Amino acid sequence: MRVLVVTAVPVERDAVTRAFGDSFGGTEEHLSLPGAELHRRGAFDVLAGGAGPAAAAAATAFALASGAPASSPYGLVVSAGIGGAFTPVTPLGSLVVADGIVAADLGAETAEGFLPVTALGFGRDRFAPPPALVREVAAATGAATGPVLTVSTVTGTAERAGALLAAHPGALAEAMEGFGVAEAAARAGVPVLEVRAVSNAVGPRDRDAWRIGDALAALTDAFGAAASVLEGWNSHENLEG
Ligand SMILES: O=C(O)c1cccc(C(=O)CC[C@H]2O[C@@H](n3cnc4c(=O)[nH]cnc43)[C@H](O)[C@@H]2O)c1
Repeated sequence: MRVLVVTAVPVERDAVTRAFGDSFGGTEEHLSLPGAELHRRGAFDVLAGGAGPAAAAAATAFALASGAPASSPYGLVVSAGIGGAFTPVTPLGSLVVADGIVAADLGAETAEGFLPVTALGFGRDRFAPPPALVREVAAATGAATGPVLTVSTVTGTAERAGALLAAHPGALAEAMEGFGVAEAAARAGVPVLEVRAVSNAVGPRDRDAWRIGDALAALTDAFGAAASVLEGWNSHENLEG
């Protein structure tokens, strides 16, 4: 089954494709799509769609519409990259697999707190990846599972981190693309997953404390460990998922 993996930036894309280097053999094909270059290794198509949910949704939609060969359509979309963690349970360099992909700041601010867009009577504010796939990928990679928030602004204060956790109790991590990727995948009828390698703690901004290299290495290891689960995933055989 063909898998589309969408990252934000090229170094994340390359961290993912590196996982498929030796075991997959052959060469990496590069295909030009509107707005992004798709890197193909075996059953995996990986692209850097840009930072933020809008760029991610646009890039994912173009790839879903025109990236796969007719004989081998996409059966799964994965939003992947580095992310910030809310809890010490997910330390720097560890992994999170989302059991919910949540649009954390899509809605309205009120005197009583945040109202999700669904409370305003339209849209949606979360997607649920197939539970069995979440379990299998977490087991293969040693990842923690929990909600991953999609934000348009990287959290930079303890106050904002607290407000996000109050609005989304149990959130493990935040990043900027998952919900956009999920929205495009849902419209194409393709299941979605989000995998994040922790590069920093969510809270007061301290860019020097980000461990991007460790997180990118963890991302490579994760895709190496999960490749067969992802490629072998069949949503029709996993009706629960
Ligand atoms: O400076 C670099 O070398 C570098 C290498 C890889 C990625 C970056 C980014 O800044 C990517 C931003 C990307 O990362 C996600 N991210 C990571 N931590 C957080 C966070 O605490 N809150 C929100 N997003 C985070 C996010 O998905 C961005 O697209 C730099």
